[in-house]
Amino acid sequence: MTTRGFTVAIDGPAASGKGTISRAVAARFGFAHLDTGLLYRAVGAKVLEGMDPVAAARALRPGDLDGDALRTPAIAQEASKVAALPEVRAALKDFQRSFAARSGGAVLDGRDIGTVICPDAQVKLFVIADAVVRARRRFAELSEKGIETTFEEVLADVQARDARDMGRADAPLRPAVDAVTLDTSDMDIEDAVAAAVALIEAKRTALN
Ligand SMILES: Nc1ncnc2c1ncn2[C@@H]1O[C@H](COP(=O)(O)OP(=O)(O)OP(=O)(O)O)[C@@H](O)[C@H]1O
Ligand SMILES: Nc1ccn([C@@H]2O[C@H](COP(=O)(O)O)[C@@H](O)[C@H]2O)c(=O)n1
Repeated sequence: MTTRGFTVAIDGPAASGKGTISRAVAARFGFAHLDTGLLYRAVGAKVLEGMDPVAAARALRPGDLDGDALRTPAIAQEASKVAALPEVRAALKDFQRSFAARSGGAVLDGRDIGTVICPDAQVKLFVIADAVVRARRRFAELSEKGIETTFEEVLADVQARDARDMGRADAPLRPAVDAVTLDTSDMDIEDAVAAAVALIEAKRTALN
């Protein structure tokens, strides 16, 4: 069974579980994984330090993608603001497409992977969950990390980002026409990952 050029695109709103599913799927199939949200978060972080967003996107290096440092609510909000700028999105496109084209298979998660970055991906998943459920999960995660916030703030952050991501003109958040939607509101992580794995297995079998 070949995985050369096999791409899995996983999109969805904030804190829907895209990253969790993507990491598990990548480990299960031996695919490389790119969390494309980190690119926008890294640009957002540079803007909060005073840099111009387009210059920051053009100057971005893999060493800037320090996941843990970038996972703060303030950086998430700034990321969704810079993500609405077409020049920022254009500057980040080639890197994502090169990553997707690597041999051995790749899984990319984000907002526009199935629609813009990898429209030919073999598997497209659109992961959703009720906003209150997502905020509860994210609040628990942030609390565990010692980041001080409230459930209400996290819910407002999730809703504001969703509205910005769905409402922008360039590459808005929406499912690709050929994406399979996975609602994880009533699923635990194990079930959500199992559903994604089953979908990928079925597609790989059909292609071989
Ligand atoms: N099915 C699930 N059941 C319970 N908790 C989950 C589930 N899926 C994900 N989580 C938890 O919810 C939180 C958000 O998940 P994750 O980081 O994977 O979302 P995301 O869509 O990648 O978020 P973001 O868009 O902000 O990068 C994490 O703490 C994760 O462990
Ligand atoms: N393909 C993508 C990925 C992310 N964004 C924007 O970045 C913000 C942060 O992303 P997370 O996945 O880390 O939450 C997100 O709110 C989007 O605005 C994007 O536009 N396209």
